[in-house]
Formats: sequence, structure tokens, C-alpha cells
Amino acid sequence: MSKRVAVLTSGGDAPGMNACIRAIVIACKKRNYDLIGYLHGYNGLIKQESISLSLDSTHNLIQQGGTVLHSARCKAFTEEAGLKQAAANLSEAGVDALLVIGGDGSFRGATHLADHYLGQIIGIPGTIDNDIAGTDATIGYYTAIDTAMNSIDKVRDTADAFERIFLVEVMGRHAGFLALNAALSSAADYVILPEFFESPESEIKKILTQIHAQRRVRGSVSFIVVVAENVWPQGLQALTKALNDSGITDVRPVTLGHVQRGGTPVSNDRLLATSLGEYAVSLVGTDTSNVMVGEVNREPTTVPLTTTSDSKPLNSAQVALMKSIMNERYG
Ligand SMILES: Nc1ncnc2c1ncn2[C@@H]1O[C@H](COP(=O)(O)OP(=O)(O)O)[C@@H](O)[C@H]1O
Ligand SMILES: O=P(O)(O)OC[C@H]1O[C@](O)(COP(=O)(O)O)[C@@H](O)[C@@H]1O
Repeated sequence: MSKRVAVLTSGGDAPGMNACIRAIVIACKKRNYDLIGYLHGYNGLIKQESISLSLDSTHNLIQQGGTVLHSARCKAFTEEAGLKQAAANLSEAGVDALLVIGGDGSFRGATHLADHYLGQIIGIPGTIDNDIAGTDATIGYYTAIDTAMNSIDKVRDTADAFERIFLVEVMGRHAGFLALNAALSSAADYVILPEFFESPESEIKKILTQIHAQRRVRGSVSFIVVVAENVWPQGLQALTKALNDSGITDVRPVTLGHVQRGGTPVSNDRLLATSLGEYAVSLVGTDTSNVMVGEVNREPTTVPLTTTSDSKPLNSAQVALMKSIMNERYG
């Protein structure tokens, strides 16, 4: 039986969201489903701002960063009136299934929408932070690692030239996946992660141990500290000052910021986005609802939307590697 499907992108945009939209368009076309795209995240649902997505719209889409549906954070959707309006609009538009590409906040919103909307809701994980339980990786995460790594490589060039200490802040909201992988892949010297942060004092002590030991072994060389955002109280400037106060001068802070959200998606993000988009559409018309699709060990999975905010541990082998070759390299 033909279905009407809707898709939107919500929360922080992530490279690969367009690749996912492309897969959804193709999968819907194949099954003869109608597809509409709501614009600006949940705002589009409330304001009935939508576009039809035809096969023409998929041309050259897989490699584009950002999202052609635009994204947003929508305050009105966190209120009962907004949720009810969105549900009423979906019913009026005859939407049988809503696909939400977004992060854990978007899935919390989708869970609340399910109290008012009787159609199917399927989440697809899209965020550079990889902070969603129920999937090994999220769309956009792999590209953001590469972007951060490439930026840190460039910082390394100037750090080496001046034999300076650089602090590089990497995104991730309250999770350390991006910072850990960016640090490992760029051969940083130390990484500060929310998962292991104890106190500024103990962290400064550990950094100083590494800097002094490294200088004893190798002389005056560069030293790169990757810092996950939102970890250091009062931010990177405060960490710079704390190091200055400890006798380490010539420290430069660099915040990578939103550059990490942009760019053409790398192959792993395109592949994940394409698989998850197709898989989500394959569930339309089944009894499965209020779930997120994901991939675990390269196999498609579904988990209840309500569990996607559960805590997700860092990979233990990577943590051991991080300690061995970075944070505890010199004992
Ligand atoms: N508890 C909630 N109830 C309703 N909507 C929510 C809730 N939490 C988040 N949302 C909606 O999801 C949007 C995106 O969430 P946010 O946390 O900003 O990004 P992400 O989905 O990337 O984690 C919010 O702007 C809001 O519209
Ligand atoms: O774009 P904003 O609103 O400045 O938000 C920045 C936040 O968004 C992110 O880039 C992505 O987070 P979400 O995917 O959870 O929205 C975080 O890493 C960062 O903390």
C-alpha cells in the first residue's frame, strides 16, 4: 500500500545528512511512497514549511555537507502546544511515517511527539559528537574526526616551528569521542576528555609531568594538548592561564569550532548515511515505531528512541592506547 513519508533534519547539522536524504528519496521512490521534506528542523513541522523531494533533488547530493532541508534548534517544540501543533499538522498532511535525522535532543523531542502523533516515528542518528547510544557511529562523526585531525596537523606545523605548546579545543558537547579520535589520529601529546576529567589541579599536574619528561628526553619540542569542549572550567583561556601560572609560557589556544561541522562527508559517513536511510524506509509500514536505526558491528539495528540518551562509553581499546602513547607516555 502506498505511504506518505516525511523527513527532517534537526539539531546540529552533520556531514552526511544530505547523503541520508538522498538514500531516503531513492528508497521511497522505489516503493512508490510520497516523500516530503520539512524545513528547519521541528520549526518546519510547526509552521508547515515543507518541500517535495523528487529524484531530481538527489543529483550531486551525496557529497554535499550541511543539509538541504536546513536544520535548527526549536524551542516551541519543547512545549506542549508546539508538539500538539506539529502532530496536528502531520495528521492533516496525511503523513504515515516521520523520519528524524538528528541527535539525542531531537530523539527526546520525537519521543514526546509520539504522545500526540499516531503515525510511525523513526530516528536516524546524525551528529558529529557520536554521543548516541545504540549505534557504533553517527552520521557526520567520521568526517568531523578527519576535519579536526587535518586542522591539528596544520597547528602542528606552526607549533613545531616555534617549539610551542598549543591547546586545541575540539567539539563533542559532553562526550569525548571526537576529541579522543582527533588526538590519536593527529599524534597529539595529551588529551583532556570529559570521561576522565577529575579536577583542574590534577590535570595540570599530569600535563606538566608529560611536558617536563618530554623535554628531558627530546629537548625543546612542540606539545599539543587536545581539549574536549565544555570540560575545562571557564574554557581554554583559563587553561592557558593555569599553564602560564605553572611556569609554562608561550602557550597558544586554538578553538576549532564549527569548521568541524562542515565539509564534504568522508566515505564512512556516506556509507553509514546511505545504509541507515534505506533501512529506515524499509521499516515504513511495519509495526516498528519510536525507534532509532543504527549500526552495530556493521549490522543494522533498531533501539527504542527512549534509550538513545543512555550513556555511551568510549572504546576501551582506544582508551588504553590513548594512555599508553599520549597521557601516560612518559610515565
Ligand atoms: N525534551 C524535549 N522535548 C521536546 N523537544 C526537544 C526536547 N529536547 C530537544 N528537543 C528538540 O530537538 C531539537 C534538537 O535538540 P538538540 O539537543 O539541540 O540537538 P541534537 O538533536 O543534535 O542533540 C531542539 O531544538 C528541540 O526542538
Ligand atoms: O551550533 P551550536 O548551537 O553552537 O551548538 C554547538 C554544539 O553542536 C555540536 O556541534 C553538535 O551537537 P548536536 O549534534 O548534539 O546538536 C556540538 O559538538 C556543540 O557543542
